Amino acid sequence: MPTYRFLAPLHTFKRMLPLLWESSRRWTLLSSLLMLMEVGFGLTVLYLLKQLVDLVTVQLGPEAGSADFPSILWCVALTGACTLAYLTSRSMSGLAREAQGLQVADHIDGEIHARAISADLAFYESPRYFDTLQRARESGNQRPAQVIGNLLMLVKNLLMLLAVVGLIVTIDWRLLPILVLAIVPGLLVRLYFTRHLYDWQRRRTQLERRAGYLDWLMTSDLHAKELRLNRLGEHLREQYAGLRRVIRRERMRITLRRTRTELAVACLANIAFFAALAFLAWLTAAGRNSVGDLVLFLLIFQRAQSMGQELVQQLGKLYEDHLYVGLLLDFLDIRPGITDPEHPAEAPPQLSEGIRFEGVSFRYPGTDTTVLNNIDLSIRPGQVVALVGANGSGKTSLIKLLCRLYDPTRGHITLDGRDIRGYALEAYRGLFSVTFQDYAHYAATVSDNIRYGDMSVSTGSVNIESAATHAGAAPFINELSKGYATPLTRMFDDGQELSIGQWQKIALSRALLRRSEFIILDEPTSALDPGAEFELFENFRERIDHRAALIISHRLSTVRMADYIYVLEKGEICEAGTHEELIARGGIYSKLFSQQAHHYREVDA
Ligand SMILES: Nc1ncnc2c1ncn2[C@@H]1O[C@H](COP(=O)(O)OP(=O)(O)OP(=O)(O)O)[C@@H](O)[C@H]1O
Repeated sequence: MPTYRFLAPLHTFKRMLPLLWESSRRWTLLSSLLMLMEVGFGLTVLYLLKQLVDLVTVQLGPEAGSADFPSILWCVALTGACTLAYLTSRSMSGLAREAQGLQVADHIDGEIHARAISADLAFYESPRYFDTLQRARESGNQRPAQVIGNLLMLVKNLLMLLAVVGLIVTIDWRLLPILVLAIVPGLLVRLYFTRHLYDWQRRRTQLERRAGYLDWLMTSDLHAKELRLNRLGEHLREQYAGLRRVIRRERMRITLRRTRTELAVACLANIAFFAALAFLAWLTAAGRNSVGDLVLFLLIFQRAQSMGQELVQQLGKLYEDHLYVGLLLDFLDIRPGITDPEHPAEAPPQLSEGIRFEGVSFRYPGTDTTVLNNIDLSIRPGQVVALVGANGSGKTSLIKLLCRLYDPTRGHITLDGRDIRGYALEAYRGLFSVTFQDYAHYAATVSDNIRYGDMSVSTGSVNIESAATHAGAAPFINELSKGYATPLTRMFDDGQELSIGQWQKIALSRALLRRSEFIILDEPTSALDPGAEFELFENFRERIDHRAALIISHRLSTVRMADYIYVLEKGEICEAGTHEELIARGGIYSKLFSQQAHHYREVDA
């Protein structure tokens, strides 16, 4: 729709102004005021210049006798003073713009982070999310602040240009089309290439992201071991260089075309200027114009031309601002789909029935594979439930649904008989302490790494040590150089690195810290030695204070102590019961259990 496209920049700026106002009210006002002063003084200087030329022209004319040197001197002094004021307000407004820009940039970063931390998990599975994030980042967090500056500069240049055009018309109106010829083609070229570059940048976002990923692979410590042992480094370097080559070539092609066109346009503008000069010189020589007019023309035509060029640049920048701020706004428009209901129910203070899955099915957004099918399952208060199943059978996906990181595609999950979508999201999620398989390693102190499980606990709280004791982490923490204050990273000074099993115990401590209703442990002992695993599950119920728990484990020796066991196969529950019931049944569970037990017996023998 052409009308809409034409109005689109206005729409973008309208949406952006409240953002600016919110983030730096004082600096926005001050920088706008200083800019207005800059415009005012700039125009006054132009006016005084015209007065000066008029006064000098009078001196050269037939009434030369009535010399008015004091007026000329006053005029020069006033022009000088206004120029000084103009320069001062220009520097001050630059300063205010810088301060405003920094403040707005931090505010925008804060907004980006706010959207990122509340976005649905589903966003992370869509390349569109990463593209939008990358574009928002590329668009520059200072850009919204620049818009006000660019708008005011545009107004300033427009007013000054109009004043200069007025002066030129007083010399000869026929100079006007020449001025237009010197300015307008430049404007069109600028707008065309701004759009062209923007379109190209949008197209190559994924390419840039791919290059960024390779860069991260080569420089991060996460895969440094494999990179060296598999001699992957050179291969990645080549891949990276290849991608950068493509990006560089495409970019250079555009720059080359742009330079060529801009040069042609600049030549045209110069030809226009010299043609105008020749025309005026001819008029002056023929006595149809005064020498003063020629001087004035020389003084202001090039100024008008450079103002025109600035105007063109400003328009180009504003257009660019509209395009790139649009990318930022795209990201800020992200709203989570999993949200609070309109009238959330209070979470029950004392659970009676617990959690129930009723005919729950699930597909990840954007995919057509059903990963969970018609699941019926319950976890009663105080009950320890185990989930067993082969890789990819849907165990972790079930936990994600339970914690409402996703909503089921079909069926219901209830808490004490009420659909979990009826509770306030944060209060509901607060019922669970979870350790995922890919638990986090925070580059922070031991104490903080545990405390991140419950931010209401203070750094020095005894609860942190007690959680570490229950998770079996206390002995090795006490041997660290600074105990609980040891930073767990080698990225910063004084840090120490842990073994994978020790990290897992820290993650377990984090889950045990919070007094939540349910504890969920996804493969909690995958990296623990058998002794540590045995210790953890020996008196597991006391360790978790007799709360309800859901445990996923491939080690059936761990699972047998659960009150109830569900066996998942290809997203469906194929068996359920106590350990004894499942063994007696002689199904998958019983087969898996005897396979594992057989290994142990072989070792024993
Ligand atoms: N984020 C995702 N987007 C799309 N599909 C996914 C996603 N995560 C998992 N899947 C798919 O869902 C299925 C179940 O995965 P899930 O992680 O729940 O299995 P699991 O039983 O926990 O496996 P494992 O024992 O290996 O941890 C798999 O086929 C997997 O490919």
